[in-house]
Amino acid sequence: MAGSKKETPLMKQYNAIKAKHPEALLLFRVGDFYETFGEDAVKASKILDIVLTKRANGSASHIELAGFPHHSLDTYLPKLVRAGNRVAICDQLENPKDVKGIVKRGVTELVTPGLTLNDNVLEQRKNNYLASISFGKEINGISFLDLSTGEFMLSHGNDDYIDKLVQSFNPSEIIFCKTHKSRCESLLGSDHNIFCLEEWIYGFDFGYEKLNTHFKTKNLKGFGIEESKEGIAAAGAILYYLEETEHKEISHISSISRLDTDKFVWLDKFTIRNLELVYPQQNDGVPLLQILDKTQTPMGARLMKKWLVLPLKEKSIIESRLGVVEAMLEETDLTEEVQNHLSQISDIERLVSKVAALRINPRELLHLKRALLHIQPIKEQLEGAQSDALKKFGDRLNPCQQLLEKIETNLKDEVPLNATQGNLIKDGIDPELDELRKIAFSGKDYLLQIQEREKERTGISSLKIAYNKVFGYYLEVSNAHKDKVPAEWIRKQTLVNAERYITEELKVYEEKIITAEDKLGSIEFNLYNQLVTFASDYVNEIQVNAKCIAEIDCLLSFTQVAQAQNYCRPSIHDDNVIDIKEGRHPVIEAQLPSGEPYIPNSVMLDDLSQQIMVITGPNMAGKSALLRQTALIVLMAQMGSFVPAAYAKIGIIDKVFTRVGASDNLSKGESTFMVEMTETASILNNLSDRSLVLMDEIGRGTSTYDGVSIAWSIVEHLHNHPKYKAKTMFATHYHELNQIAEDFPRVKNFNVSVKELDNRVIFMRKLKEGGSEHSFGIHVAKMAGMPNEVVIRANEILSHLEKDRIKENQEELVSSIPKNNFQLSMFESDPHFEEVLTLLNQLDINTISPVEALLKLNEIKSILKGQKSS
Ligand SMILES: Nc1ncnc2c1ncn2[C@@H]1O[C@H](COP(=O)(O)OP(=O)(O)OP(=O)(O)O)[C@@H](O)[C@H]1O
Repeated sequence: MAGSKKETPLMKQYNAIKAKHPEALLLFRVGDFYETFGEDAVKASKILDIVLTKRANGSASHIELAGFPHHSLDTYLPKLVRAGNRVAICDQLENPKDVKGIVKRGVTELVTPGLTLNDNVLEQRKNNYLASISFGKEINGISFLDLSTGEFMLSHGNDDYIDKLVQSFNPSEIIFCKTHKSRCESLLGSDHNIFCLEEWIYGFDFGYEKLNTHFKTKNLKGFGIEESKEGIAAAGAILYYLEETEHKEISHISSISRLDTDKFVWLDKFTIRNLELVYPQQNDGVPLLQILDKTQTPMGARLMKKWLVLPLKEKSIIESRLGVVEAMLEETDLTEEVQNHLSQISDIERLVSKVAALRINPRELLHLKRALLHIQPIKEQLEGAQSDALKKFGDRLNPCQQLLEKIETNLKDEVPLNATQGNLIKDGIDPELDELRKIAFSGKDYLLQIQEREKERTGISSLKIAYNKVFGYYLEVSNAHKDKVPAEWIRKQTLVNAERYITEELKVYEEKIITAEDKLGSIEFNLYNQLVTFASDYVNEIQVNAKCIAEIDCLLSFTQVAQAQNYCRPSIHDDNVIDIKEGRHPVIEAQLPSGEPYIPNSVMLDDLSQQIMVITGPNMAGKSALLRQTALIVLMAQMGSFVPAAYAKIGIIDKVFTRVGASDNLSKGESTFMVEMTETASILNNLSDRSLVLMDEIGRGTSTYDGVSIAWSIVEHLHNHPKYKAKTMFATHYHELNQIAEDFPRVKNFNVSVKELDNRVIFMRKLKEGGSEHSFGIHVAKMAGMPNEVVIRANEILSHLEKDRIKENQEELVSSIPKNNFQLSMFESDPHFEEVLTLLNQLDINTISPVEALLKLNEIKSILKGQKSS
């Protein structure tokens, strides 16, 4: 863009404003249009598919231009923001009628992907979070804000933790200090909308003061966040960012809470993805959310997503959710009534944020009223319930009676979208308004009377009174009647066929009407704003209602699913046991063609006799489904939902880890063997006593011997861990692993049974005790439609190999697997014992890489082989 030569005054003003927001796409209001210039215009024309033209810019050559009518802002703005742009909306700050020369303009809002109140940018059933990260040496701070609901949280933790939270909350935008750009990208990838701020904005003192100023507090103890120094720095930066983006009316952000990880089950990002809690892994997949989410309100839908990624660890809260579901299942009439009302409650959480921001339009205020009307009947229903748990919800609801009455008495039942359009406030509220309405209305009526009177007086039958902007009301006389015009009429305009006149009387009335209409508009606007200010006193009450309605909605959703799918109430325990009888997979079950049953299976895990289940079985047998259903049942129970089982005793779990062997998600192109091993290492380094570990085909990304060795040593490690007895399900088709159970008391073998019939495999899907003998891989190949000669040849080769193995190798193969220290006594007498021991002692388990470990394993193997030959 040329800027140095002489520019037009308008472009000069544009350039000055653009210079203040160089990162944003500037929508510059000119008359009835929003215009974009220069590079912004090129970008906007592409995204919005609007015409790109050129505009003369004084002597400073030409500049690209693309614009759209101002009333289409709601259509175009979301497209720009969704394309990842920050959009600065620059409005005219004065009425052009009142100014000579250039109108004052300024940016009234900077919309960014993470900061918007615009319904077209927001997704109703999803939160729209802005995340702020304050990177530290080891501990980082993180804060999330949903401006559209006022939800504000902070926390702190290491890189893994930040990564996991970002995955769980899926923010639309992430801000952080500019010095950490590469660190942020290497931790979180480059798919996010990011924005960098100056370093000083991430200072703790700055953040602490910002938060105290905003909440009008002296310290932050009341919020329970005082200890989270890094979190405070991150949250403070959010408040700064709000100011910078012209979001100044933010009283709905009335509190900040600590996202307390101790309260929730730890799910690493791989687990959230692999268990398909919220999003499916494949486009046509179905996540658990889709099964459990029958919520009616946007607040409920948003809360449901949070409940899914943040299952609880606190028994009392889980029990209270389960108690409500049980009560709802019993009091069916009541829940049906409540459900009917819920379906008519719109997004009061977001509407009330707009009240606080003083940006609610008349139609939205009506929606808020209509939604609030349903609070009272829900409250009455719940207060009349048998169950105390339901009664408590009733107590929490506040029907906001006074606010309802105020809106009801003031606001008309049909209102325009915009408060400046008038016709909003009912008659009888303001005497001046009533008086002016009479004048405006009867004034127009009077003009008609003048028209009729003058027609009669002058005999001009075609006489009519009309209005134009240039000279207001006038009398129009066609040329045929020109000679009948009275002398006192003043001629204003001559047309081809007619002449236009004004009179003294007309001017007096015109003045009266115009002043009345102008005044009317401003009185109505003021009265409307007073109404919004009145409503803003109810922000907290409505926020509490919104939270309560969201919870009721989620619990009702659980109730509906429990009833429809025949789920049972899990019994939650402090014992370290998971005992599921006849468990089912909630998602697969719901998708089976009707009439096809899901075969239920029982699973028991504890820390005394059955800590590790090694589950063998052929491909397609149902091993993965069993592993996943166990985790889903545990997590659903800890969300407070009933579960797909005949009985479930759930000893509270604090961490769930899942790893899927490399080839299971090769399609994603990310599962090299190395990744699989790194991820497995991270499980082994983060275990706890109440962890649930699911390993599916770990080790299959390498050669069979390597695979078996790794799988074997992982199972041993989990069994012999000095501190934790993590409950583990280990699915594999290396049936060689069944041998482990003989040496380790808490390892038990199971297999998902299949039947061989006429050289075919029939999947029974039933979990049985004991190992399995072979893999049935060739049968599956046959089922997959492999050419017959390939299947026959594969069978030939297999029987040849199996014969050989049985003859010489198999015994040796299994027995040659090195035993670990759990069995040291067995070979303490061995001449190679000292050598192996020294080698093991030199190893630093915490720093060794998987590949080095494999090499060492190989070395140990060779030493032991030497022992055999000696
Ligand atoms: N208990 C069950 N009842 C009915 N259908 C089932 C059951 N378990 C699994 N299935 C069906 O069988 C299919 C294969 O199951 P799954 O993926 O768990 O097998 P797998 O043993 O893990 O196989 P692979 O080793 O090839 O991954 C599932 O997609 C599901 O549709």
